[in-house]
Amino acid sequence: MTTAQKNTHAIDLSALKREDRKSAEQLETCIKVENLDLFYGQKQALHSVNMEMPHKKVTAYIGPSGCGKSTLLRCINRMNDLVDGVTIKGKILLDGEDIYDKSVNVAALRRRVGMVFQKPNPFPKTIYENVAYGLRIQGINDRRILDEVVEKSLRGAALWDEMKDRLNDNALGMSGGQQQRLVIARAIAIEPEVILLDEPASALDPISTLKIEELINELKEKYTIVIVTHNMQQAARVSDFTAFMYMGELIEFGETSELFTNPAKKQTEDYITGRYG
Ligand SMILES: Nc1ncnc2c1ncn2[C@@H]1O[C@H](COP(=O)(O)OP(=O)(O)OP(=O)(O)O)[C@@H](O)[C@H]1O
Repeated sequence: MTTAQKNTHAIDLSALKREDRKSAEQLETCIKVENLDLFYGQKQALHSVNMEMPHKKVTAYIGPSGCGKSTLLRCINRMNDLVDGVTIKGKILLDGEDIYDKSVNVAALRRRVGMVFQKPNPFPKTIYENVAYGLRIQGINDRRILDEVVEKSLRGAALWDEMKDRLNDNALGMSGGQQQRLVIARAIAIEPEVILLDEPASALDPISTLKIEELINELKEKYTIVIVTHNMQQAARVSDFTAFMYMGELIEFGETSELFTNPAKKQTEDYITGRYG
């Protein structure tokens, strides 16, 4: 029996997926983080992070509050550029291309790398217009195209059957769980390559959380997914790879089943067995 199994805080090991046992090195890399440092003013929040996240897999970031999970996630679509006083050193390669290169068009990057936040943030518009939004701002107004994309995206976000007769209702009238799936539909409508999820289920009830987790499992057929979660059970259930971070450093990265059952580092073991965090 491993230490993780002995401890009462241990995660449910039966939730770990074992069907796909390729290591990250054996898979094609989608996002490569190289020697990434990030400073908020004088304060260093990320310390020389190196990580390779494979294509069409789910990578989870876990670690105690303030360890830099969201900061690292936000680097992948350059959301931190919007924060005053941020300095970033190092590289993030998306399909081999440095997203911090001067030539990169940040709006185009954010079309390739969509993001969903902790609190669902639909626009105060109809359900239809929320999903169509990304196309409209690209100047696509052909009703036939929009209808097609709205249906496909709502289906992709497991929301079509529930919402097909309510497309003209205001999105703010949906439940929190439905709103979060709507925001995911809005993200996939513009066909990104990567979807970043920052604690997407932490504001939701258990049933809505389960739906989001099932959805993540379906979405990885098409997209590379990176998820920040406080919930280790959730990381174990939804992710293929897990990164454990502590105080701005990447302590350990590996297959989720391996990291949770046989962590290489003492700090990882202490965290997953509930000794701190
Ligand atoms: N906009 C900001 N300005 C200054 N410092 C920040 C900013 N955002 C985050 N930080 C600091 O950077 C560190 C990492 O924060 P971050 O939010 O990335 O951690 P986290 O692991 O996602 O935490 P949590 O799990 O609580 O969301 C923390 O010390 C935090 O206070």
